Amino acid sequence: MLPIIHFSEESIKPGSASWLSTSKDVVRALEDYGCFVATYTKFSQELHKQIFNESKELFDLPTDIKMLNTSTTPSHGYVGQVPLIPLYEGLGIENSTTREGVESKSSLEYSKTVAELDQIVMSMVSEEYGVEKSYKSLLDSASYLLKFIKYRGPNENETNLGIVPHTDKSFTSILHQKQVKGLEIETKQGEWIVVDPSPSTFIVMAGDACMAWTNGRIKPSVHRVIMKGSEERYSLGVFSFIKDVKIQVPEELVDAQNPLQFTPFDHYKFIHFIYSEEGKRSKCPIKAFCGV
Ligand SMILES: O=C(O)CCC(=O)C(=O)O
Ligand SMILES: [Fe+2]
Repeated sequence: MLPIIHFSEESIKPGSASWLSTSKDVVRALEDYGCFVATYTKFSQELHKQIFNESKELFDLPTDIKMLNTSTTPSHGYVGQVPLIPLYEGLGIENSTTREGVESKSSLEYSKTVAELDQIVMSMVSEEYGVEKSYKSLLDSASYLLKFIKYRGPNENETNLGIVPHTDKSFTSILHQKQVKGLEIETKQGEWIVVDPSPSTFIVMAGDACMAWTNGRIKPSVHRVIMKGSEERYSLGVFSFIKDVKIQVPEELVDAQNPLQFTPFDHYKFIHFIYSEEGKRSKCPIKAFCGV
């Protein structure tokens, strides 16, 4: 089972005893699994219902309308009807924590709430590592992508692979599932853990960019989606990306035992690299892109 961490009223008070012990749990979980399951006191069941209602309304739109949702960044707009993963559809909303980025009230509220959880988690990590200053500069340049995701059930003789095993290209990712199982996370021992959906839990994950920033201390978890039944599955992702400033390993994380592993890099150039021929061929694109 994945570690479960509760972000209660008490544990989100910076400096409290509960904050400090939760911070240690967060770092341990991220170092061991690259992810963990979280509950967050500020997330309501009402918002859970609203955001998934909205998701259904969006996916019920005709495909040609959904395709109008484009982005200059690969995979940040509408993705669907991809031959390798025919069950998958994703609709991305960039800058989802700002009013310009989103039109709907629940998308904005959902993104802001989940982004808050993300910032609590990463503040804890940065305190534990003694790299608050570096994190602060990244946070000032963070941008969130809200992704609505839907998988239809497979037809007979069709693949049941919802999404291929991968690590996220983000700095951090926070996933949320609706009732239907499917998300699986690979442990360091190579076992796949099925993450049970719950209306009150999130999966907090480190992305490739977080591995580079922490000089390899936190590795992103490999995950996939397998569709077992015929019922359609809805999930959501809130992904953080760093815009305009380069991500750089803080000097506090480099010493004789931990030599520098990554050179400063532009996060969005990295995303474009992944979709290039060289990036597609690479086993570990972040190392190929900016590894020392
Ligand atoms: O649908 C899920 O639970 C996972 C989605 C995912 O891994 C992604 O969009 O990167
Ligand atoms: Fe993912």
